[in-house]
Amino acid sequence: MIKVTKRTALSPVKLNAASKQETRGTEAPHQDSIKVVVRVRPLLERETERSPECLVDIDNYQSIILRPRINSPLARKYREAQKFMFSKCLWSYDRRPSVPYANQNTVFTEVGLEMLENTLNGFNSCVIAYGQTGSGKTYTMMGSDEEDGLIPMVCKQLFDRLDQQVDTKFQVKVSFFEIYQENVYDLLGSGSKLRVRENSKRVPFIENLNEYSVSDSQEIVKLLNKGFENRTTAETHLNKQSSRSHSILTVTVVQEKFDPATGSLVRLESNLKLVDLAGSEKFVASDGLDKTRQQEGSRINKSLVTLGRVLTILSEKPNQKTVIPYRDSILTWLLKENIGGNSKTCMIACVSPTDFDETLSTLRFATITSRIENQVQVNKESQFSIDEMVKQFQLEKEKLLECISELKQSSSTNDHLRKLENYVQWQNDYIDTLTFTNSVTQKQLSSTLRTAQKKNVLLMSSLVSAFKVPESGPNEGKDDLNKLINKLHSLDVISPIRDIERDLQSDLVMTYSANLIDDVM
Ligand SMILES: Nc1ncnc2c1ncn2[C@@H]1O[C@H](COP(=O)(O)OP(=O)(O)OP(=O)(O)O)[C@@H](O)[C@H]1O
Repeated sequence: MIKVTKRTALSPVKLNAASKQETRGTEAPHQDSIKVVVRVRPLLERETERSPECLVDIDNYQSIILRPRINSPLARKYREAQKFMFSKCLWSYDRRPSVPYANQNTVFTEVGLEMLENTLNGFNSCVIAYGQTGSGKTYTMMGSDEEDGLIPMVCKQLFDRLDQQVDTKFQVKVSFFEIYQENVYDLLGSGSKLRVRENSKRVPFIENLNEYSVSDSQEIVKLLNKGFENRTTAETHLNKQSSRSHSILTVTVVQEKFDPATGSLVRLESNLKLVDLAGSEKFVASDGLDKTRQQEGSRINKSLVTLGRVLTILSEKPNQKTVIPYRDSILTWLLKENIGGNSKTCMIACVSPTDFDETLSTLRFATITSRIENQVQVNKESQFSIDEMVKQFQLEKEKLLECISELKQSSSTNDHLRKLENYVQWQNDYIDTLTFTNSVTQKQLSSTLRTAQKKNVLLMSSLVSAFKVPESGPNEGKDDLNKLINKLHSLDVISPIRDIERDLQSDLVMTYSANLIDDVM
């Protein structure tokens, strides 16, 4: 179900599906490792009272060192400190002079900006916050009353970036759901249970999930806050407000722009998933948890264990025949594409500075994840070139003319007929304008390129003769001169001129196309 809260800026030209020149993912897929960033949280108020020992340290922002508590039984098992390497280690434990403190802005700069860029370039992208309960996942993703987290920052920046792209039409859609005890609930809907299904290409989707079109950052933040309020949380022994569910916010971005290089309208569609997982946790009967908390805990653990199993298989470079148990949990099923498919994915592994067991387990989990390579490609469709559009309109016009003549013969001179005739008239004008636009741009491009080429040849020959090396005479300096001539030959004088031409052509066609598209709609 799609709910449109506001008419959006995007109004694509309607073409027959059959005539669409679809070239989805025209660029070949490439391998892209899942990026892993670790964040160490500060001590919490109740922890400071006990002044526990800090067990972690970071070294050159890429490695994190974990050592067991002095004199603990584990100190015998793990005699030496454990060292792990990741894309980035962010230190939010304390403000010490030797290590820069990572605040919410740092997380945005290190993770958010890149994911935003990927999304705008047409790649599916995903950020997953993983870690034990109370390690700072929700703080990192959503933020606090005082400071925005990654999700609101990304959502706000997204519209700033889209607004800057003056030659692009865009549409942004948002959905937000949680997985609680292996069931899916719409955080922006009535709260009823939803079913997960698979389409014909075996891509899972959630039936009847609300998807909202949003046209500015305030709308998206409003939805985000509404969904966040609906999320299932409870107090646990480790966190006053613990998320008892996995939440997934999906932002889908559709962009349409004219590509002067191919003379076609290009459509990019990508989605950005922002995932805040429920915390992994150990619990024992003596924790005194009630039945609901225990059941929640075991379901959370079950889905995280499945996630771990899937990630382990994927990290071992499976072949086509390997069965990957995505469907063993709703979480892995719905994240299938992001952990083993077409998605640029980043995991933020959140760790507590004082818990050896859980931090070790998170860092091992993160290490496995960092070995996974996804196959990513731009989700791009070259929709229609001007030539294609002209051809299509001509075909349609012929059919309509036939229709009109039949209607005339049947003497039904009604409104319908008049509308058809008006439409054919409009088509004639449209075809003329498209043909004109195409010929002007083609002509302009080729004539300027020809001039540029001529200039290039002249330039080359005058440079070569200026540096001409005498056939006879001393050899001194001959090699240097020859090198210089070769260098001049390899100089690309055409490219910068081509760039200027491309801009010129783009401006011209965009103006025409924009006006025409508005007229048609
Ligand atoms: N980098 C940080 N700076 C300041 N406070 C933090 C930071 N990270 C976490 N906290 C605080 O630690 C507490 C626990 O964090 P949070 O609720 O984000 O943990 P969580 O991993 O989402 O836990 P759960 O899995 O139980 O939901 C919160 O009070 C939060 O404000």
